[in-house]
Amino acid sequence: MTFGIDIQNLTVRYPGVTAIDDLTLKLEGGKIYGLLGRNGSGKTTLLSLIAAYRRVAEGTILVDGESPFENERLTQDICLIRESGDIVIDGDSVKGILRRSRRFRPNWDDELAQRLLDLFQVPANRGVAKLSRGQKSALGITVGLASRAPLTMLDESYLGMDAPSRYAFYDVLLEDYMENPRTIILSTHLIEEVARLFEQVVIIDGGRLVAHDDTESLRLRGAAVVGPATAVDDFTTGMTILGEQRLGGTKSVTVYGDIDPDARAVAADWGLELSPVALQDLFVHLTKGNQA
Ligand SMILES: Nc1ncnc2c1ncn2[C@@H]1O[C@H](COP(=O)(O)OP(=O)(O)OP(=O)(O)O)[C@@H](O)[C@H]1O
Repeated sequence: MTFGIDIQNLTVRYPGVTAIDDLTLKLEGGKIYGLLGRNGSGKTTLLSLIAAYRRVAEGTILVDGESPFENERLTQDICLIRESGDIVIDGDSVKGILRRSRRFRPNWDDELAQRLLDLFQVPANRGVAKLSRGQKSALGITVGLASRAPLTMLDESYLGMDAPSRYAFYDVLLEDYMENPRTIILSTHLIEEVARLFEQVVIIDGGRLVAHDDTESLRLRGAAVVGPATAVDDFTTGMTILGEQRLGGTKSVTVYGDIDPDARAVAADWGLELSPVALQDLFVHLTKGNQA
C-alpha cells in the first residue's frame, strides 16, 4: 500500500512570515522523493501538515484522497520522523518506544527494528535520555523504517549519525523499499550523499515550489562541459554559468539551461565532454535568488 499526496494552494502564515506560499504539488504514491530547500524554506512546516500535526488553514492537503487531519485511518499509516526527540517521551527506554510503535503502527516489523538497532549499535535496554545524539537519530530511523508506513517522511532525521551509519541506512532504506514499496519523502541538506535514492526531487524556496521533476531530468537541465579551455570558453559563451574549474589547459564549466542536439553535436566536434550536473549545483542555482 502506498499513499499519494495532493496539495492545492497551500498557504501557512506565522506572525511576520509566510512559511508556505500558495503551494500546489502532486506526488504519486510509491516513489522516493527528495524534498530540498534552504534553511527556513518551509520543509518542516510542509511535512508537519502532511503528517496532520496541525490543521490546514488555507488550501488543501489530501493523502490517499482524504484530508489527514484527525483522520485515524490515515494517521496510523503516516509516519513523520523529525529530530529523534519527536518520538520520545521523557523517561522512555528504547524498548518502550518500540513497544509503543508496535502498538500504533499496523505494518510494524519487529525483525527489521531489531536488525536496525543491531546495525546502528543502539542499546535496547538503555533510557533514551542516555543515548548519544547519533544513537537517538538511529532510533528515529529505526522507528521510521520498521513502521513500514505507506507514507514515510524523514525530515533530516539522520543528521546526528556518522557517515558509515548514514550509508548503512541508505542501503537498508533502498533494500526495504524495493521489497515493501511505499511513498517516502526525505528532506535533507546532504544532497549529493542522498541523491542516488531520489526518484523525484521537489525544491522549495521561500515556501514556493521551485522545481518538481525526475532526478535525472532535473540533472539534465544543466551540463558540465569539460575540454580544452579555449573551446570550453567559446562553447559556453552566453550560457548561464554555475561554476568553473581549471586544471592546466583543461577547463570544466557547469552551465544551466537546455543544450539542444545541434549544440551537443558541436561540442562533440570540438572534443568537449558533456555530463549531467550535480544536483547540489542545480539546487544552489535554483535557490540563490532568495539569498539573505
Ligand atoms: N512556530 C513557528 N512560529 C513562527 N514562525 C515559524 C514557526 N515555525 C516555523 N516558522 C518560520 O517558518 C519558516 C519555515 O520554517 P521551517 O521550519 O518549515 O523551514 P525548514 O525548511 O524546515 O528549515 P530548516 O532547513 O532550517 O530546518 C521559517 O521562516 C521559520 O522561521
